[in-house]
Parts: sequence; C-alpha cells; structure tokens
Amino acid sequence: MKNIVLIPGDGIGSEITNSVTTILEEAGAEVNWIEKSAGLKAYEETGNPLPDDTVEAIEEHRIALKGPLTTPVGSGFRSVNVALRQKFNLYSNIRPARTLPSIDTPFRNVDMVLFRENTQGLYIGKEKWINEGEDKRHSEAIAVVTEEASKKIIRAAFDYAVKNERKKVTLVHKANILKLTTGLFLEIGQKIAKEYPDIEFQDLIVDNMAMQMVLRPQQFDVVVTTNLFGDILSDLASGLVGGLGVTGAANIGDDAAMFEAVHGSAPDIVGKNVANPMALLFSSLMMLEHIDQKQIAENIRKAIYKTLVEKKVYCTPDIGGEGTTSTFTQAVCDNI
Ligand SMILES: NC(=O)C1=CN([C@@H]2O[C@H](COP(=O)(O)OP(=O)(O)OC[C@H]3O[C@@H](n4cnc5c(N)ncnc54)[C@H](O)[C@@H]3O)[C@@H](O)[C@H]2O)C=CC1
Ligand SMILES: O=C(O)CCC(=O)C(=O)O
Ligand SMILES: [Mg+2]
Repeated sequence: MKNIVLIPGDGIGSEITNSVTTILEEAGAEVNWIEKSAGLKAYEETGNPLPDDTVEAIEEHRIALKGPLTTPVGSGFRSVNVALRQKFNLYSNIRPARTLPSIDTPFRNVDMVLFRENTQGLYIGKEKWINEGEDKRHSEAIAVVTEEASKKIIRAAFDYAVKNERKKVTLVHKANILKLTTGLFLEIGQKIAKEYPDIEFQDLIVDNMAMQMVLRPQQFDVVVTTNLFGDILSDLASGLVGGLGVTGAANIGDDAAMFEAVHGSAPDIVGKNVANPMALLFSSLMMLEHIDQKQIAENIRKAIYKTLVEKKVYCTPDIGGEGTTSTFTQAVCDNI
C-alpha cells in the first residue's frame, strides 16, 4: 500500500475526488488515502488556507492527489496551489492534451504534452504599490527567471521526449519583448537542445504559438514554457481536446509530486452532480504510473475509453453527455 495525501479541495473538489477514489478502489489500486484540507474551505474553517498538518503530511509521504483550490480574485489570501508548488519545488507542471475517442471537437489527432515551469515567472505574484494615492495608483509586478530553474524544466521536457519517443520540443517565449527573463529561458533552451541531437528543437513567440495551436495543433509534440504562458496555453490545449473536464496534470519535483487537474474549482457547477471527474481521473492515472502501478492505470484508461463509447448515456454535459458525475463513475467501475 502506498500512502497518498488526498486534498479534496474547494468547489467541485469533493465531488470529483469521491469519484476518483471510488474508481481507483474498484480497480484495485494499492493506495492508502491520508485526507487533509487546504484552500478556501480550510481558510474559512481554520483561518489558514494551508494548515500545518497538510504540509507535514506531504513532507512525510511526498505524494499528493489534490482537487482544485479556490484563490480569491483581487484581495485575500495568495494561491495555495502556487505555495505548494514552490514549497516542494515541484518545478515541472506536465499537462498532456490528447484527442479522445468519441469527443467531438474541431480538431483531430492532437497529442501534445506541455511542460510548464512551475515555481517562477510572473506567476509568483510578486507585486507592490509604487503609488497608492487616489487617481495616481501605480502597481508593478516582478517576473523571476533563474538559470537553475530554467535548466531543470527544459531538461525535464527533453528527457521526457527521449523516454517517450517523442520527436520535437517547442520552446515558447516572448524574448522579443521580455529580453532578460524569457530571453534567458530561450538561451538556456537553445544550449540544452544541442545535447539532444535526435530531438528536433523549435522556438516560437507566445502570440504566434497561440494562433498556431488553433490553426494546426497537430504540429506540436512536447512544449516547454514559462509559468504564466504555460498556465494560459494549457487551458487553450484543453479546449482543443474537449475542455477542462478532460485534461489531467502532474506537478513533479526531484523528491515530491502532486497530481491535480488543469481546471479550477468550477464555482458555476458546484453541487449539481455534473462536474466531469475525468480530468482528475487522468491525473490519478499519471500518479499510478509514477508509483509503478502501471497495469492498474492501463485498466482504468481502457474503462474510460469504453465508457466514452456510450458517452451520451453516461458522461457529463461538458462533453456532450446526458449523464452525471455519478453515472460516469458507476459506468467506469462497471467497465473495469
Ligand atoms: N489547480 C487549481 O487548483 C486551480 C484553481 N483555480 C481556481 O479555481 C477558481 C475558479 O476558476 P475559473 O477561472 O472559474 O476556472 P475553472 O477551471 O474552475 O472553470 C472554468 C470553466 O470550466 C468549467 N469546468 C472546469 N472544470 C470542470 C469539470 N471538471 N467538469 C466540467 N466543467 C468544468 C467550469 O464550470 C467553468 O465554466 C479560481 O479561484 C481559481 O483561482 C483555477 C485553475 C486551477
Ligand atoms: O492557483 C490558482 O488559483 C490558479 C492556478 C491555475 O490556474 C493553474 O494552476 O492552472
Ligand atoms: Mg490555470
């Protein structure tokens, strides 16, 4: 049995984590859940959005499966997602987007894996007021890019490409404008690419990348980019293959890992039994692969694909079904 810290999280979090733990149990996954709290609900209950015993549990067990955590817009506490990624130096946020059977989208044969630098960039939210006077307010934000963190994520992307027989790595930047920060990221990418002569290397400026992704997404294989660009492009990539209800993700560091979906707490659909658990389920399959329970992951993947064939009956409305979170969960269990 592998101990895994389970953080159900906010919004649709408990609905989708219940679904995922039910399916993993049905499939015979050898996991022992250690449930902990974090996010808005934890803040409302304890005054702390990241309680000490949650951090201690991850420190001890090193692997977590996490539902989405709400971060208030504007004032309020800072993102617990970002805090956890930084705290455990989970520098690779790996977000695959693959065309799925039976899900109708304008795009076929999409199969890209986006590597998002997960600890730096503009995303760290380092902001300050320069002037707070009425009608004169002036705020500034700092983007951090270091050689060390850039090397780690770019190498992770190339190593993944080699290990998974991928052919190309595309590095996305804005080095024409942000010459020092994303310029450094690009320069390191160009250097590291020379160590991998069998992998084709390409760099693209982020605005062009966004356009290319909706024009011809099939051209992308492995993609590596800085934190904020990766955040935006991974939602875009999800949209190409059926939406946020179907894309999983892994946050991986050298000695800890946290698995979550690309999506957030989906406040517009909470409590309606229509949240699609497939995204977190795919994240949990990445987790099972990470802890060497590959056969169980494969069995669940086959059961998901089988369920998708009867999508209309069993799946949730976001992908064109007339089912619910519960009917999907039951159908996947029946198909295992
Ligand atoms: N890793 C995390 O924990 C993340 C947390 N967030 C947080 O989530 C909160 C809400 O953010 P939003 O911008 O509304 O993004 P969101 O990802 O929660 O929702 C965007 C849209 O996608 C739909 N959607 C998302 N997941 C779905 C699912 N599993 N099944 C069906 N439909 C789904 C929602 O109903 C909504 O219409 C914010 O506080 C944000 O900070 C956002 C993204 C990631
Ligand atoms: O931390 C948050 O609330 C947002 C996170 C997010 O959008 C993401 O990880 O993709
Ligand atoms: Mg995001």
